[in-house]
Amino acid sequence: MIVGILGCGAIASIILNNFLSKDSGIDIKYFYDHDMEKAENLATISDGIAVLDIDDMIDNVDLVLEAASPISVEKFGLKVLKKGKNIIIMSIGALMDNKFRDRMIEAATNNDAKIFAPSGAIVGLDGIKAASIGKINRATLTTRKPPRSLGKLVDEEEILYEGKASEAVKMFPVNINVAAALSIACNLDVDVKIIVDPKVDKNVHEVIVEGDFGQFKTRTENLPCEVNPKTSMLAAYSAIKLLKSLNENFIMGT
Ligand SMILES: NC(=O)C1=CN([C@@H]2O[C@H](COP(=O)(O)OP(=O)(O)OC[C@H]3O[C@@H](n4cnc5c(N)ncnc54)[C@H](O)[C@@H]3O)[C@@H](O)[C@H]2O)C=CC1
Ligand SMILES: O=C([O-])CC(=O)C(=O)O
Repeated sequence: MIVGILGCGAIASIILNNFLSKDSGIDIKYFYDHDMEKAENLATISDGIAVLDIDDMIDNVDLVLEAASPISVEKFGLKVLKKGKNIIIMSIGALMDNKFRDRMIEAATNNDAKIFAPSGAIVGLDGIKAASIGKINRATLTTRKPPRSLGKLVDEEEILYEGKASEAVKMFPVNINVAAALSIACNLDVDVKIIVDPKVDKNVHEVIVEGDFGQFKTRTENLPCEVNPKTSMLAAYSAIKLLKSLNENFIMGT
């Protein structure tokens, strides 16, 4: 499988490192970033190809892995799918807009392509997928991040946001994609609280879901990526695992 990466930052670097010199059947070959130097850096490490024009990447790959921004999904997502190529989307916040999500799904359906949205930095999506067979009544997300992850300077914990996921992804587009993942999986606009807390050094996500199945609560204490503390290591790992699973014959979990 030939893969192209859209967005050559923290997540892309971790993914690439995991696939270097391993015979996985997955060839991460093309790199695109609006900062060409970043694309060139990753291309150099992996003996790949940095492209100036994203079409030169899309035309030559089986799958595009987006790790850039919600805006990049809006800009290039339909183009990828209309060319019949699969896409893995990290910036899931872009898919909170129901109309855009429907257009993406329609493009995928009409062009025999697939959209993959990894579980990212939260745990519990496996359970939510199973739970969604029944009715899900309520879901909440409380995200607690250190000041450097949220670009804030505070001495005491502070609630930065309390409200629905649909607004949260607009106000914090590169910090709360997990709220979109949760909402889409639950088919609810979930209640979100974002707290900046100088007492924590991890990105902590607590999820509570209630429905016909009963109730569960998950808590993830994520180590932030060194180069981009907004982003948790687990998010990059989830994309790596998803990519690998596309070539596997045994699928574990929902
Ligand atoms: N689903 C999840 O659980 C998570 C999702 N994310 C999201 O994944 C994305 C990537 O995260 P990181 O690698 O940490 O970000 P990063 O900031 O380290 O890297 C993003 C790269 O994409 C490039 N880029 C941004 N917009 C672009 C555009 N419109 N066209 C071309 N290149 C563009 C930037 O120049 C940068 O090199 C972000 O949107 C982030 O919010 C991050 C963590 C968890
Ligand atoms: O990586 C994380 O902890 C969560 C995050 O940034 C996001 O959901 O956008």
